Amino acid sequence: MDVFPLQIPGFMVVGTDTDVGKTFVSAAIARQLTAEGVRTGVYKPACSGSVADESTGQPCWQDVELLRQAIGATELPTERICPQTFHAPLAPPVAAEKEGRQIDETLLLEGVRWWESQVEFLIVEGVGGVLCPLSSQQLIVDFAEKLQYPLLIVARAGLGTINHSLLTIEVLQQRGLTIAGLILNDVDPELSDESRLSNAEQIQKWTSVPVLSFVPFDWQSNLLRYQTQDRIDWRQLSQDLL
Ligand SMILES: Nc1ncnc2c1ncn2[C@@H]1O[C@H](COP(=O)(O)OP(=O)(O)OP(=O)(O)O)[C@@H](O)[C@H]1O
Ligand SMILES: C[C@H](N)[C@H](N)CCCCCC(=O)O
Ligand SMILES: [Mg+2]
Repeated sequence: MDVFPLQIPGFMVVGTDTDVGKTFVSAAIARQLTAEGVRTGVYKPACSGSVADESTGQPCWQDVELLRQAIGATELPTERICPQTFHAPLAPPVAAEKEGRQIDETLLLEGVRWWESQVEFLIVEGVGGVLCPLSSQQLIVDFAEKLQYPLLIVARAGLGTINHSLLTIEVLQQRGLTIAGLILNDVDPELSDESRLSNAEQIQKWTSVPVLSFVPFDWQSNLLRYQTQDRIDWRQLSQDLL
């Protein structure tokens, strides 16, 4: 596998599934770094599933809009954040095919390299879970392997997450990738789902990958470190993993 290391530090935010909160978490981290004065970039190699813009009615991609807002780059063209966008809410190569297109493999990497000369720190969001196809040639985990960024895994808090989290960790470890930690996100709080109270402890029993944070439902602030509730120093964390 060819690697494609960048000259700037960053994280790749991957998920145990689609809709687990990768964008929510990526945006929170990018917002915090930007507020701390760190010139921060955001990138998503491909994005599928457009929605109509509320004011113009034109198609737009919510992930791109939220990532753009997080770094306050209102004028930045969509292509800089995500060079390949597709309308259907399907895995990117499937969505591309519906439009008679194909994922451009070169652009996936060229798009991320552009940020190198622009910012000090980069947050890259994955697509779906780690074994989601990114193109007809590669899965998200293959792209992660090329990028060589430490990984933040976002997992949905709730029943089933122990299995999804451990499966994801196992796949990433088999590839020899560096995992910075797991973030449990209370994306859809079912008050009756008492498993959320023990998810972190259980995951911690079976893996040495740290649960970095538990993000409460509708949390609008910086992510806090699990248990201590301390501020997370994202730059320091990425340095510690070098
Ligand atoms: N902690 C949270 N509290 C409330 N809502 C949340 C939280 N995290 C995520 N959400 C909401 O859940 C939905 C899915 O989150 P998000 O879009 O971040 O998932 P994703 O993993 O990025 O999905 P995709 O695979 O499409 O990129 C969104 O509507 C988002 O606003
Ligand atoms: C449309 C959706 N929100 C994502 N952008 C794409 C998720 C693809 C998941 C494919 C799969 O693993 O089955
Ligand atoms: Mg997303």
